[in-house]
Amino acid sequence: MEFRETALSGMYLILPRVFEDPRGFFMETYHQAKFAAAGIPADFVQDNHSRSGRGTLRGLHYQIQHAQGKLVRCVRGEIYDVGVDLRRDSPTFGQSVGEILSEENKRQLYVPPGFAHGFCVVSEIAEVTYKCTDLYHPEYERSLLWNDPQLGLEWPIKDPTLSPKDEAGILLADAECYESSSDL
Ligand SMILES: Cc1cn([C@H]2C[C@H](O)[C@@H](COP(=O)(O)OP(=O)(O)O[C@H]3O[C@@H](C)C(=O)[C@@H](O)[C@H]3O)O2)c(=O)[nH]c1=O
Repeated sequence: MEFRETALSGMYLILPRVFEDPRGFFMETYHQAKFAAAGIPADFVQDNHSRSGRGTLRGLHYQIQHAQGKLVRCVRGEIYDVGVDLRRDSPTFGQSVGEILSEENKRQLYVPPGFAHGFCVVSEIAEVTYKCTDLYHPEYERSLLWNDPQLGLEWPIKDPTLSPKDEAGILLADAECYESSSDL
């Protein structure tokens, strides 16, 4: 397992060690001690799984209380996965990092608490699983507008299929963010 910290502190791209043999393959996807040694002391309490069709965009989601860190993996197909830093005291506030995660490359992204998260589907179908460090609290959930010009995100698709909640996403300029990283 190789951990590469991205340009946003606390957000990591994780490359697996894949053991192939005549049966198929084996890989570790989460190992508490290895994650902790890499600086990700994440305690996961909820696992999610979604399936989406080509052109779907989910996000950019975050919870203003009960902020969630997410360990994201695409187990079928291919997605472009994005984290946006919403920590006001961070030197990279408002900046984002995106990575291709796919069934084939088996990469994972760890998006820490204090970030908004979203992805779009670039294959016919994509199934995404992710572990979360806090539970779902819909009353605290917010959606940041996926195409807010201030974010300058370069999504690899046009005219995405969105949920009504994400159609009505808010601009970063109007968004409730995280005032202090030490509260996360
Ligand atoms: C996120 C979530 C949704 N739900 C329900 C609520 C709703 O009826 C249905 C679909 O919810 P949503 O439209 O919010 O699903 P979705 O747009 O896939 O939301 C997810 O998007 C990605 C990008 C994330 O980062 C996740 O944290 C989560 O916000 O599932 C739960 O029961 N538990 C959950 O944890």
